[in-house]
Amino acid sequence: MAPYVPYPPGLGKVGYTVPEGQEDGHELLDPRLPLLQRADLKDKVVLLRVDHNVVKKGKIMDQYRIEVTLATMYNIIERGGRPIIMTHIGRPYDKKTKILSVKLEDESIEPVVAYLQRKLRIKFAIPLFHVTDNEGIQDIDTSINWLINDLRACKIGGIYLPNTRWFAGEEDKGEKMERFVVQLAGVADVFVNEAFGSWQPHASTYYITKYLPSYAGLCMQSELIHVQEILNPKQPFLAIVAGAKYDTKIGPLKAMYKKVDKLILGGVVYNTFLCAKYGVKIEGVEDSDIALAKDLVEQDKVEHKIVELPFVVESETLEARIEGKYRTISIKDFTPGKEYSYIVDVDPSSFDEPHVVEAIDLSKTIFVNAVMGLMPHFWHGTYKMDEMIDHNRGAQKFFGGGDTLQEFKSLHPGLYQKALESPKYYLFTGGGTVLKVIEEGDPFALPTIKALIENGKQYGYNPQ
Ligand SMILES: Nc1ncnc2c1ncn2[C@@H]1O[C@H](COP(=O)(O)OP(=O)(O)OP(=O)(O)O)[C@@H](O)[C@H]1O
Ligand SMILES: O=C(O)[C@H](O)COP(=O)(O)O
Repeated sequence: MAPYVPYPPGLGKVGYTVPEGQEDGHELLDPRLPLLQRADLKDKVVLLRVDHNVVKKGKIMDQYRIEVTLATMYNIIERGGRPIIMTHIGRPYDKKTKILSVKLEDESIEPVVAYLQRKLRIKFAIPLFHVTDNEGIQDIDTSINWLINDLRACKIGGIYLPNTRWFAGEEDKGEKMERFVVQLAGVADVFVNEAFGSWQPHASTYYITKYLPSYAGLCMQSELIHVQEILNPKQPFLAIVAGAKYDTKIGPLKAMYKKVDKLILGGVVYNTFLCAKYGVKIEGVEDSDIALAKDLVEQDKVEHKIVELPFVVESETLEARIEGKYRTISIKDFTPGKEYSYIVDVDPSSFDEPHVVEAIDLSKTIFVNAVMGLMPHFWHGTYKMDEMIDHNRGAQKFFGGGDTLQEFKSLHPGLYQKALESPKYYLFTGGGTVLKVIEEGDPFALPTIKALIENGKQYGYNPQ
């Protein structure tokens, strides 16, 4: 049977809940993208990939990325679908050592499930699978069928799979991935991707679309619409990129460089840039990463878009902020070969420098994927940055990224609440994904979105 619901005569095209023409920005969606609203969900088991990557050391840091998926969950259940939900938490697979560490206490989905149960007052079951040391979970075993029977019989409200990155097949490209993805497809009838933040082509975000009729969820649609405001920004356009995920961000950052009028860097990204530009050595920054930043340095010698933050904080330890063991240093003192301990933050005074104030104040669009310092101890640079950005009342401000939103919320709760309501702010669930969209030049060219469009072709999705 066709996996799509025909548009009922007299109702809007995607008229299940909101009449045609009234969906915000709907015309900005690629018409080939299969939408959740068009999926036939009645009595179907729906495999829902979300980005609930909100747990650190066993605790939920910020519920935002859970909250924004509730509409899709409601939509699925209300239309007769039975949900199996899955997300990744953290990065359990170490690409360098090739070890997959299952940290049961730290990176389990249990806190998310507890939150959902409290919030929705429905029961979720978490299946238990065998874990192999250093290699994670090899298989979804058939014991899950008991839970699926309960799910179909409405004895439970949903199933929540363990952290997708605990499965050996999730990030694999070969046989393990094939096995995992076929097992995943075997438990459901339909796949819905709601995980804008998870653009990396893994089994649960990408390869799964080869096997099940697949659709974009409601939050995914909203993010794909709003990210187009960054693709076509009002100028001057300032991007502030910091944080820790250097390996997946350095490529897209180079594309971002071409798009912006000004770029401010912080975190590990800035440390690496400083090593590449000034020839200094900073503890924890690897030579292979510095090599990747060299192009950016060369490009900036010509275009001068990077607004350097002149004062940074050096610390002898990453564990804590210990009096006498950290200090503010000036990049003016950098000379080739000089060695520094960890650089863990930008000093807030950097944001008082006239060239930095000017770059922020004159911008009409500001994109922020930035935690400036190592949390939780070195928050001062991020605190000041958020204040300075808000000071520019006229600019359209886009914050994106799990940690970026979480720190914004915890450092400035009032401002964060204001941002949730203000038309001058938009909060994206993924920061790296926005960078990736800029690199691709098109949100519908993200690997995960291309896969949904391909799937629509395969199953004969017809937007008319
Ligand atoms: N100088 C630094 N050294 C080490 N870690 C840092 C430093 N500055 C920031 N960080 C860490 O970076 C992390 C945030 O980076 P990350 O790249 O994950 O951002 P994000 O906002 O979650 O974006 P995304 O959604 O793309 O993952 C924080 O946990 C913070 O502690
Ligand atoms: O927090 C995020 O940015 C998303 O959950 C994606 O995580 P990843 O960069 O580890 O894929």
